[in-house]
Amino acid sequence: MTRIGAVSYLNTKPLIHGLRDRLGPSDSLTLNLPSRLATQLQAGELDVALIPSVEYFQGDRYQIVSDAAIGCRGPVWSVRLVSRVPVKKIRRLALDEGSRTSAALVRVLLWQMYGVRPQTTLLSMEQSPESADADAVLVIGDRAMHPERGVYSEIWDLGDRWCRHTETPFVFAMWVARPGVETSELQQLLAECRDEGCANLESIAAEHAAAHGLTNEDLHRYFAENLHFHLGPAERSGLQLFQQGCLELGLLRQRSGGLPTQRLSADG
Ligand SMILES: C=C(O[C@@H]1C=C(C(=O)O)C=C[C@H]1O)C(=O)O
Repeated sequence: MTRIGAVSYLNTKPLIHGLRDRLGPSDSLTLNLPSRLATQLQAGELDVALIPSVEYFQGDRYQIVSDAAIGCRGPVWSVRLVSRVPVKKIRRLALDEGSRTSAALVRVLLWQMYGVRPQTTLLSMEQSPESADADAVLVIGDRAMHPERGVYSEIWDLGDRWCRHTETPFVFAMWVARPGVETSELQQLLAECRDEGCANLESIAAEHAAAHGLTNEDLHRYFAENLHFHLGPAERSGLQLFQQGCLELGLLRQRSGGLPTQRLSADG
């Protein structure tokens, strides 16, 4: 029996294409916000989950299960910082409740680019970005894919900013198992679902676009041009830089084992 958790946003549809049908009768697949998946994996309520990459850095003996991942090599579209003031002047920052990785990424970028270290608050799923009591708001996922309703001084696409700042790709989420979970079959299964998903992006886009107020073409472009679903050597370099940035800012919980960077380069 394997309990699998995947992100409930559109970005995950190509990764879980046909997955439910290929699981055994006692396996399960549930969908949730990335932040909640991380909590569930840590609590042992899931065995394998598509968790925010920053959570992998801090997990105790977590293993990366697959080279299928959610990343980008330029603008990602669905991860945005909307700021009412020039970004250098942000003092209060509201962070999307669904996020862990982008919540750290925005702080790393603000620090490294401008020496800015704002106070943070949470933006709940029920709250709209324009109603937040903050200078700037981080929004991710499906709700970040529509034109903003507020009036903003600057809007950042965080994928674009990271890739230009570091000249490395960015990885938002990875398939990770908790210790002791047998993952050899899953490794192949998750890669096969990703490959089939990537071979069927047009039909996946057509299936989901209208319900999310998007055109088929726009959603197809998001899958094909904004998102990158492979974790390769360049992505691992990006992850290491991101991890360093998080460590420098003290954003990671203490781990008991060796440096996570060693694990990153040793895995797969
Ligand atoms: C590109 C995205 O990647 C996501 C961002 C995550 C995060 O910020 O923690 C986690 C999983 C991904 O769903 C997005 O949600 O728009």
